[in-house]
Amino acid sequence: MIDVGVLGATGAVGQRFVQLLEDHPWFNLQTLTASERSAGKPYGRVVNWRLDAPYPDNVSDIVVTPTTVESLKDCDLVFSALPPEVATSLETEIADAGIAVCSNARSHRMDSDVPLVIPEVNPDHLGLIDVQRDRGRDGFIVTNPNCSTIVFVLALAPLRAFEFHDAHVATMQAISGAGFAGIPAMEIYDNVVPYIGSEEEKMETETLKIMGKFDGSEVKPAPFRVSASCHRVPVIDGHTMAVWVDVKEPVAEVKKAYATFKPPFSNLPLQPAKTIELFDQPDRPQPRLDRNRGRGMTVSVGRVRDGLRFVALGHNTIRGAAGASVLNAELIHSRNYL
Ligand SMILES: NC(=O)C1=CN([C@@H]2O[C@H](COP(=O)(O)OP(=O)(O)OC[C@H]3O[C@@H](n4cnc5c(N)ncnc54)[C@H](OP(=O)(O)O)[C@@H]3O)[C@@H](O)[C@H]2O)C=CC1
Ligand SMILES: N[C@@H](CC(=O)OP(=O)(O)O)C(=O)O
Repeated sequence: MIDVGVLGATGAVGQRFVQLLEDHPWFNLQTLTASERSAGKPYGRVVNWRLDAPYPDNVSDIVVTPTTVESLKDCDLVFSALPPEVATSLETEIADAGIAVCSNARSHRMDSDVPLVIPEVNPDHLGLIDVQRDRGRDGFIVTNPNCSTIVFVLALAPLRAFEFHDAHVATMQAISGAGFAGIPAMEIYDNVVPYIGSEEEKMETETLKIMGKFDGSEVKPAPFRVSASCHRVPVIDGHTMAVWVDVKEPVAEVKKAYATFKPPFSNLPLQPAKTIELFDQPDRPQPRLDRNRGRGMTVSVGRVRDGLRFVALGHNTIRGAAGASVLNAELIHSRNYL
């Protein structure tokens, strides 16, 4: 078993990590960190559990530690759900101290030697771990993309079989994406907010890094253009998005590409039976009905029409955050990087 910790374990994404790591066959959850506000107290006393999944009792007595390198000395790997302001320096320190970091935070995603990985799309980018090691780092940082970007890129991945130059996306993002304290009820109830700070820029840049080519030393961004418009909607979990891509192939060919899409691995504990669920019904996918498919790890695609136009949906705190990081760690372990 690999000894692991969760950084920022009391937050929206941290709680998802705790949920997904309960009874994990490869990872033994033994350290939980948070801010000084929570440190020194048992997790069961400081966490305000808000997930629609049962609270895992086996973590109640773990005493929350402050987020320092010293408190992680028994961990081989940590999952980071820290706010970006603290993740930037802490994740660097932790990786330099010889610990593997799988991070959700945006801080290091675009660093040239840090892999930004979706296992089904660009597993070869893990080669950047060797680039970090070659420059003398004992541990490493691997990141997963922004929650909307993950859903978008998984929906684009089967289209790599065709030629395209332009992708446009309009998101409808759940409020859990803003964290527990993120958006007041008075702002989002009976409303749509057509702005999520720096989300559009992240979708437009991260997509090209993930779908870019790794040449053994660096990633060359993919050559197509992405244009994003991001909106907050009154949904608890599940980011939905309308997508337009200039693929010219007939819809039947595109649907075949979705229906036959398979990941380049078959043995990771959190991988869903289906990476992509393709719908033919005219009114699917919908967040309430489809976000928990494949334990929250399946991306749903529907309304595939000429143009090419379609709708994609994924669970933002599972496939878009904690689940993405755990799947990355499983890939990393299966490729003997730990
Ligand atoms: N929510 C989502 O869908 C997604 C979030 N992310 C990213 O994941 C990260 C976490 O987001 P989220 O869970 O929503 O945030 P929350 O605000 O819900 O949780 C933040 C966590 O970090 C801890 N923390 C806060 N300040 C410090 C500090 N100075 N030192 C150590 N720990 C600290 C908090 O501990 P305490 O309880 O003690 O304050 C808490 O555990 C962010 O980087 C976010 O951008 C990424 C993708 C999607
Ligand atoms: N901004 C995302 C959540 C998030 O924290 O994204 P990032 O990890 O890229 O900062 C949302 O609002 O739904």
